[in-house]
Amino acid sequence: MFVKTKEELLEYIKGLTDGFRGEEPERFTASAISARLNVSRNLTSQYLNELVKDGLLVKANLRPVYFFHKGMLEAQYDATVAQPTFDSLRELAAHLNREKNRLRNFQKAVGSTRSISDCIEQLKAAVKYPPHGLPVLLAGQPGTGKKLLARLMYEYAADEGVLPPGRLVTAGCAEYRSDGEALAQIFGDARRGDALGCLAAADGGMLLLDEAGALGSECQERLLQFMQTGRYSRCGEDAVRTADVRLVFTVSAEPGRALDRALQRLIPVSVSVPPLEERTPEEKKELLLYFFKREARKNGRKIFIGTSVFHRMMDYVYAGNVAQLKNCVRSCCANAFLYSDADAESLYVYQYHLPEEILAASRADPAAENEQESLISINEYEKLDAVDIFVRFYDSILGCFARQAGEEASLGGVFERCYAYINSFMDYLYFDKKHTNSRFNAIKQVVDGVLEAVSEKYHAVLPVHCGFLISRGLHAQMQRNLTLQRWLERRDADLEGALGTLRRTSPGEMTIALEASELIGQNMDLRISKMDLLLLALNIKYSNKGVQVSAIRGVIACRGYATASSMAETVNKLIGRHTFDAIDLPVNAGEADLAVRLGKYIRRRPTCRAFILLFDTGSMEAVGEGVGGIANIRLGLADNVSTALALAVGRGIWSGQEIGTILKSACGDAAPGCRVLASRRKQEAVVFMSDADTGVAERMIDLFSGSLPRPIETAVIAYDYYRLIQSREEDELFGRYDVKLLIGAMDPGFEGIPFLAIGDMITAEGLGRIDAALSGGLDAAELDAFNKNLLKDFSLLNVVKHLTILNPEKLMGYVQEAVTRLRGITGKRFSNRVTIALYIHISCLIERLITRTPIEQYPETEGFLREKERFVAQVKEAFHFLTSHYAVEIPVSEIAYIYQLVALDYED
Ligand SMILES: Nc1ncnc2c1ncn2[C@@H]1O[C@H](COP(=O)(O)OP(=O)(O)OP(=O)(O)O)[C@@H](O)[C@H]1O
Repeated sequence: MFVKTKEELLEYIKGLTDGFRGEEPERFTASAISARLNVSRNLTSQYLNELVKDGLLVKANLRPVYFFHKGMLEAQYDATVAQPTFDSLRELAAHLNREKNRLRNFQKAVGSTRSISDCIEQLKAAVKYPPHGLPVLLAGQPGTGKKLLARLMYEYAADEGVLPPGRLVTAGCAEYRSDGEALAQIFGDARRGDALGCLAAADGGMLLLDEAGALGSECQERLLQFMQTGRYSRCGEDAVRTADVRLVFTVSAEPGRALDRALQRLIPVSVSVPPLEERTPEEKKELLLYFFKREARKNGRKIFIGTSVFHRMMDYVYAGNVAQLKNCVRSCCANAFLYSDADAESLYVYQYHLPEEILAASRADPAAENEQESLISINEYEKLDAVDIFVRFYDSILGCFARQAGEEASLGGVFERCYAYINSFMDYLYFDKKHTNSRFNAIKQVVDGVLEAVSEKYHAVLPVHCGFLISRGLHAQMQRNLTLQRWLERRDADLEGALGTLRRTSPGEMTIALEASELIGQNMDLRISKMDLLLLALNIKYSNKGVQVSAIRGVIACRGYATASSMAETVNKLIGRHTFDAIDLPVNAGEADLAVRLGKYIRRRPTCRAFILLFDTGSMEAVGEGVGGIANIRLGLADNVSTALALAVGRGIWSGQEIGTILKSACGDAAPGCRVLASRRKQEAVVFMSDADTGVAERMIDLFSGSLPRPIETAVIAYDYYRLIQSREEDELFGRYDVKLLIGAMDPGFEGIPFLAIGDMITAEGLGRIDAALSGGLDAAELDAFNKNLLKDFSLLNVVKHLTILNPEKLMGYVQEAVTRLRGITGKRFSNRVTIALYIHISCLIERLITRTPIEQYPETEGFLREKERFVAQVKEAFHFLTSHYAVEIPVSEIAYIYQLVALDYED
């Protein structure tokens, strides 16, 4: 990367600080930065210190000095960094953690990122609505937190500088004994000397009209006039006064019944605060812990509560919502306090400390009546339950893969590091095991069942903790934990990258992980996250050195209860590996039923194209006919299945033989009962054309396939562009595939087959063509998800990152330089499309030059050299800065490929 300006340096540090959680701080020193950016040490130091002065960087002194991007640190830690320098890295970390824990305005409400996050967004919008904000109505059952939200809304307005601090006035409308009193209190009363009223007191700030439904119609009418004109009069005088007041109303009843319709119409923002019972159990638990912790602080003691106390409090339905729950916690603690020693350091809360209403609502658990039951430490619980711990663990795992992408670690090293992280995380989970609830246990039961079935099927071993780990991820997902959801969205591209690595290096493990995730999804109506999929595959890899999945899938189908299953199981055991799946059919099933089940089975395995079906009796034609519509598969069929036949076929499958050979030797030479069918329908395909280096197209396919929401039947293949334009329609590609779309740098011009330039993919112009090509295989929702992924995955930087092993940022610096020089030397302006194609092509070219594997072949190198001598010289000049730096030559063949791209513009 060539850095010329201070701004570029700032951008670099910003990128470096993104995701920084304290690991490898040495990257943030002036010397590391100057080395990385090819800038002199002195200039780097000068720029860095200037940026600190400008308030854009913060530095931690003490040798060596570290520099971080201030805004990025603040965003990540959700903290304010008020000072520019710190005495040490440790001091900076302590400051960030302190600030992070200091909650601001809405964050103080439990559930601010969950059940009431929508309410909060509405309130924020109302505060900020130009020019003076909007009146708000907060509606909800008693005790749901309406007043709290109104207060926090005011704090938010003050934090944002929209309102001055300290000007929130609350009018408790239900407390006024008469309409007259309400009027006098709100508007002021001239007959009582200087009684100015709430409106005047709130001038310039906010007036909270709590339980506004209790106001009489005259009062509501006068509020309406005030809202329309900004004017009002005190009771008992005619003088007109003005006030600039934001109004917030709360009502506990249905707003339509509580307020006059005309007044209600003038309040544009109506926020409905959900009752406690509509919030998730996770949030209810958080509220419980929150109030217990407050009591602990107030009493200056550690609090421990019995697990049964906890469960009974969780199970109780609080009609009075959060307010009642809070009171119950208080009452428990007060009871426990009464019976404790005055100088005890801890407070123990048992069932008999519970308030009457909870005791009466559920039967006591006799086992828990004594004081021996297990206790939960309130402080520990909160610490251990933090989603943060999961996120940090996930970050560490992705960090291992990021190092590999940055060429800093070998793949083996990546896996080793991942295992180390998984192991230490397991220690934590094991410790955390006692803090589980019934919902979690139910999830774990499903997950364990699936994992057991899958591991048995593939004879794979899964670590005991695996089910626990995946269940925790699912549990968090079911709680709709926003922190986790946002993390998954933010790190989606990295997750895809890591999964891509596993797909390439460990296809067996990935197959098992995918199958398990599909089964879990089916059982729970929930798609497991990409992170959980990654952990699953890593765990499988960890416990099984190179799991193998056969290239040909064996299937045994028989009529009768579990006949096929038990035969498949026996044979799999005898072979020692999972070889056969089973299709159990009802006794009266016909060939058509078998064909339908087989078709489903094959369609669910789009990555496998070869199958052998062993079945009991029936017509092979009919079965074959039934699955004839599936494209591009080879299916071997044999009837009269027996354990001996299946054993012979299974051994054949693992010896790597071809279907025909396997069947012939298993059924005997005459082999009357066996047949091999190849489907007649051509498989649909999307083709990535490679113009120079086939590796490029293959890596593009990785990226493309990684964006798919699920595997598809359409083949996605790489093919040589020059071969295509030579043999045209005669090419064997068209004999084998029904080509739906050609993607590449140059259009080979086949009539009736749409072409998509890579450049258009990056600028998103070509999405329509991709959708059309895949519309047979993906439904509308899946296409939508796919398009979103493509937009994200096919950004220029991401494509380049994916295509080469070099540091993408550094590489882009080179490419930019080369393209700019080429433009200057040739005097040509390249179109967007050509520029993007050049960027991609040159990125790969630079890698080829640096790794000394340039393309030496071009169909007519000599002719090209004769005709385009000037262009050859121009390219050599444009690349001189690179070729001289790395002491390499750029062969004419490579220049010819560049010419092909540039010529697209000449032709236009
Ligand atoms: N999300 C929350 N996080 C923390 N504390 C909460 C939350 N919601 C409510 N509380 C606490 O619960 C108690 C009741 O809340 P609040 O008085 O705001 O409810 P309300 O809906 O205005 O009640 P009412 O309708 O009875 O006036 C308060 O002590 C409040 O601080």
